[in-house]
Amino acid sequence: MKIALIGYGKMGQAIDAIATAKGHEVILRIDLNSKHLLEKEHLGQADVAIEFTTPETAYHNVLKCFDANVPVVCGTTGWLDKLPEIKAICLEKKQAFLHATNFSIGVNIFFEVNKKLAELMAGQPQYGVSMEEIHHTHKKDAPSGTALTLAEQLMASVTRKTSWVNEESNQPEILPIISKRIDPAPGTHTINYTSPIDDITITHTAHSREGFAAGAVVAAEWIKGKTGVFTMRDVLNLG
Ligand SMILES: NC(=O)C1=CN([C@@H]2O[C@H](COP(=O)(O)OP(=O)(O)OC[C@H]3O[C@@H](n4cnc5c(N)ncnc54)[C@H](OP(=O)(O)O)[C@@H]3O)[C@@H](O)[C@H]2O)C=CC1
Ligand SMILES: O=C(O)C1=N[C@H](C(=O)O)C[C@H](O)C1
Repeated sequence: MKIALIGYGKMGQAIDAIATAKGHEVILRIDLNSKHLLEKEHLGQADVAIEFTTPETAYHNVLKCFDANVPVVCGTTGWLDKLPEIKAICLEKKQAFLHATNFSIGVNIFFEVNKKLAELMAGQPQYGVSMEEIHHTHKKDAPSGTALTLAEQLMASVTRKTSWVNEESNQPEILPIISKRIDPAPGTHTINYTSPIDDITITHTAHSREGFAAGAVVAAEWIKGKTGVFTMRDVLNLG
């Protein structure tokens, strides 16, 4: 499979290593200095594009992929507000788009555990809830995209929490999400339920970027030749 890597930072390079080892051909490696290569003439030669850049640039990069008729797997976080619009454009233009706040298989299983635990906690108001995410100091967005997915899932069931804040809070209707930036943490997410009697804590800890990169390559293999808007639940057949 011919892959265009849009964004050649920490994730782009980790994906390159895994894709190449699996026998794929990386035909484009695009960073800020080479963004002219996003033109149809170059991009159009790829079977799939994998986009990991910045919250400010992801939207336009994905549009460039649509213009070049190239399916795009996107992991960039911090631009959630524009996702509904890009999904609508994808469907209208009959293109293919898969966004995930986290591509690791472990986190996608953790998402399912989070949903189940939240369902069980829905009728247990004695438990307070909070979340913590820890990442390296180069991370641009806070809370992390993964933390926001976890918060959305949690609040869908634990309806006593109606919104989140990115700081400590004791207000009963608020879900506090604490963001810590400590090198070299690749990504740790914890959800705490605490009551006067006991605590339940679930944590996912990434030991490296390998899981994110491997999941993105699996998603790229899966989306090749398809049209539509997809998630990692489709790729992993989680129902
Ligand atoms: N969904 C997931 O599983 C994961 C998501 N992420 C997310 O992925 C994104 C990237 O993370 P990471 O690789 O660590 O970040 P880096 O800062 O290491 O890399 C970002 C890359 O994007 C390039 N870039 C910036 N602007 C453009 C542009 N206009 N066109 C093309 N390339 C551009 C940068 O180029 P230059 O070097 O020239 O500045 C750099 O190569 C973040 O949003 C992060 O949160 C990260 C890990 C996992
Ligand atoms: O920027 C990162 O590094 C990561 N970003 C993603 C996020 O915002 O959740 C996924 C992972 O946690 C690493």
